[in-house]
Amino acid sequence: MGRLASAYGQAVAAHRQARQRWTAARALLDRLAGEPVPERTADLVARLARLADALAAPPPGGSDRVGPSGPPTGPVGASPGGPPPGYVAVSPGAGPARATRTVAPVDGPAPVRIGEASTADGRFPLLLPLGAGRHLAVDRDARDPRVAVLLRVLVLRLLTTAAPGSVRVVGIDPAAWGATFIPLRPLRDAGVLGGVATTEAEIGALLDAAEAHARAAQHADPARSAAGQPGVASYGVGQPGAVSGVAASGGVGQAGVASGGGQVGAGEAELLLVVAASAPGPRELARLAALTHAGPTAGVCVLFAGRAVTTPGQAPPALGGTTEIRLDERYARIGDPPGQPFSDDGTGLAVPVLLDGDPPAPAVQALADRLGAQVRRDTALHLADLLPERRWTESARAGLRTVVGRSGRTPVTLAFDDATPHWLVGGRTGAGKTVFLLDVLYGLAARYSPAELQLWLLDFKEGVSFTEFVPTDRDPSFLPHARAVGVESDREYGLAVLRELRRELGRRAGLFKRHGVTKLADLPDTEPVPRTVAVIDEFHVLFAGNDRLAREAVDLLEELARKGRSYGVHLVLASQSTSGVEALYGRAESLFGQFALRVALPGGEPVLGPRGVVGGATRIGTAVVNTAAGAAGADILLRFPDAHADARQLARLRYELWDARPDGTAPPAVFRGYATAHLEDEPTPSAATTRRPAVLVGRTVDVAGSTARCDLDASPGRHLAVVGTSATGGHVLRAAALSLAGQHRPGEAEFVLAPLVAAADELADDTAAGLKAAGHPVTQVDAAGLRARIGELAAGPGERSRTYLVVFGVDAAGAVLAAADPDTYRSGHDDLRALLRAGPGRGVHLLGWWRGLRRLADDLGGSQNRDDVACLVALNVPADDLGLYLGVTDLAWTPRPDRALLVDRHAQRTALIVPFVRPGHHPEEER
Ligand SMILES: Nc1ncnc2c1ncn2[C@@H]1O[C@H](COP(=O)(O)OP(=O)(O)OP(=O)(O)O)[C@@H](O)[C@H]1O
Repeated sequence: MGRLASAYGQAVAAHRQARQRWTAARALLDRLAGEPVPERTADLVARLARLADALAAPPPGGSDRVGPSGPPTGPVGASPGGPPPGYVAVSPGAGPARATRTVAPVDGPAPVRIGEASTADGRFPLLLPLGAGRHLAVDRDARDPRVAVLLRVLVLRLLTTAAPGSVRVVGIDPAAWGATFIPLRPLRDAGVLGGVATTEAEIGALLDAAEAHARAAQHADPARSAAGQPGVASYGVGQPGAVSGVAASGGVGQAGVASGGGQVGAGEAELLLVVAASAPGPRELARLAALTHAGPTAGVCVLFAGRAVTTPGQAPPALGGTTEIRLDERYARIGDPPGQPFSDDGTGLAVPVLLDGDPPAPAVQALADRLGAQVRRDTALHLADLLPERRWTESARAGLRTVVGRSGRTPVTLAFDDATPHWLVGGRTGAGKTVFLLDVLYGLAARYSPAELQLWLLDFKEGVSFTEFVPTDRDPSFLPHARAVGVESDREYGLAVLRELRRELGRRAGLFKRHGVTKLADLPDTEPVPRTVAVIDEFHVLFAGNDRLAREAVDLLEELARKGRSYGVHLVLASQSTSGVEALYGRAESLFGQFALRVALPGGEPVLGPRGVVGGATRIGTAVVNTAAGAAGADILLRFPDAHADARQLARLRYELWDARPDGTAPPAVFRGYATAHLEDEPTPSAATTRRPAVLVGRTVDVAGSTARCDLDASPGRHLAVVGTSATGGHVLRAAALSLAGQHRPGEAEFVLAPLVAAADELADDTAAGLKAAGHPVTQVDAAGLRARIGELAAGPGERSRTYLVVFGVDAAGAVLAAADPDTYRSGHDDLRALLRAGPGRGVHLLGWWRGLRRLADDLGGSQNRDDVACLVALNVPADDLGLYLGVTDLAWTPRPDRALLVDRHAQRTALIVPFVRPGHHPEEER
């Protein structure tokens, strides 16, 4: 009896409650619709449906609707009391470019449709509040397909409702490796959907970014934070300049906004939609939960699926401002939205809800197209945005600063100063590295005069990175700040640049000592010293080979990085990857530790360090910038303009800077790795200025591009041996002989030419013609003739004060030279060896091309006599053979077309050279 009474009592209470709800629902509908509410439930449901449909109608002009979306109201259901005033709207855009697609005047959560509430008398759409401190949690995770669909629906509807560019989405999905988000791929391509974190490290990085975003948003809007009212916070809209990762004044190191997800925009109040498709680990879960408590001004909205499968044995963390959804076999059971409950007693919506189906792919694509286009329009950047109003007005005393792009709408200024003396830039090929570097270089060059700034530009790859800064036949302009430019550089050239920079450090150290200062900024005005920025693109090439050269390069870079800060020498190292470099003799840390500023272009996340980076910069023209050596939480998402897109303006600027160059500014020293070298282009010494003749054999691969020469003084052994099968050998010999022509007065020197191999006939003729034209007697001999002249010259001086034996293919004379004279028993080799020692003292020098090192050694009587031919130009001779011949271990030499190693044994000098060839000859085409 008692049980019956209790059940009756409960039924009465439930009935009363139902009446109350009914009354409340009618009152709400009364207020919203302004007309009397029907008595019949079916009519009421129909009214609710109409109302919700109207509220969820697409914004004016919106044809890309993906389904009913958020109208300006709170949750629609049987909510007592109705929505409070102001509890309306996705906020309107701030600027004209962000014309709102929504209608309400007051900021607040967006009511977003999730499905249809199902009653015995029909259905009506169910809308729930999201954003402005309102979140949503589902008990199951997205491995349940209904949950995955729900998350996608919510993402799409929020994006559809919000102003373009005002919502960014990042995902967490450790349980399904991001599968939930695959159908949203077009949104990712449009730059709206950021990375999806699946590993613990990635999730940690994403949460770092989200927390930094929340902090920055709160910081940006203290008034609103203080108000702390749901319904008053903006999430949708750009508030230009609200937050800056790096202050426009150049306060590098004050990174305020993170974007580990690479998608957390800074610079404007933007809603970050964190969609957790499955539960992360307990620590990350606690951080996710904390975000739901951050309040409406934090600009974060969490959609959290998998709430019930979180921490076994532990109560899941409490969520703030969250509407909870439970799924049963068929329906979703909706809890009370915080602040606007459906029920009085916390039981939530009284009726079950059928969730909506997946948005169709064309709708996703259409939305992505619209948002992508709008975002691009809104955020278009031009080179002009990076340039100062007036040129060359800034002082480099305390550092260099330039605007490199924007974060959100705020200009981002990066610096070379004490805090960020060196920069590390990473990005896969085609990611925009060159363009970013050009932006930086033009930005700097427009701000600082050549007296304040010097540039050293080094590029190892095939391409055109810095070619626009050097004069050419067609365009004589150059960047007056550029001191040295290397295009398609050799590693040896890179090393030469680093050595030169170290010399510069030494010079500056001396200057500092003289003035008793320790910093560039403390030098007196009378000693102006420009800051030097050395940009090395594809710097990892320096370390390829793991050889002596690589080790020296590491030493030099480390020293430059360590000391450069005080001496005003700044490095920018750019690369497709630093992974090879990381293992660098265990020195990576000490080297890269000095590079406080990191720029990760698409694919360049490794420069941010080992921590996980979610998504990073995904679009060309964007980069994650970190001013704290990659530390988590200090990322800024940067957009930078395509300098090349403004080609005309770029050219104008370059000409403007070139025109303004101070008198006497020399063009930069240029090394073009692809260019052949010609004697005809070099200044050759004249007879008037020559004390002792020297053969010129090529251009040294050094910063100055100096002429490679070998002095032919009177010491025994001052001869030249060109060695290698490469046809370039004949060309080097030709150049060597012709270079002597101008160093002697006409008729003063005799040239004996011995073309002993067919490959050299034409070159020998050409040489003879050139020498004759200079007025010198030339005789051409064959092997027998050569043998005879060697015999004569070994016995006594020639008729002239100088005699040059120029032998094309000495090895072809091997048999003749080996034969002994039947009377004297002397072989040609005996005479040759005597001549090599005594000849120089009598003005006789041999210039010979041997096609093999063994033949040379044989002719000398063994490699122990190698000093008898002191100058060697090694062409395609393997390093091991050459090292053996020279008695040198660890010889840094890689034979390749159009390069040679010049060794002067007397001077103990080894240098990489670009050998001289006759114009029109291309060594790389030799087969
Ligand atoms: N900010 C940008 N906006 C639009 N397009 C860009 C931007 N930056 C670069 N691009 C485009 O991307 C392409 C590649 O750029 P860039 O040459 O700078 O790449 P890279 O990283 O230097 O490539 P690689 O290493 O292969 O030379 C170019 O066509 C360029 O126009």
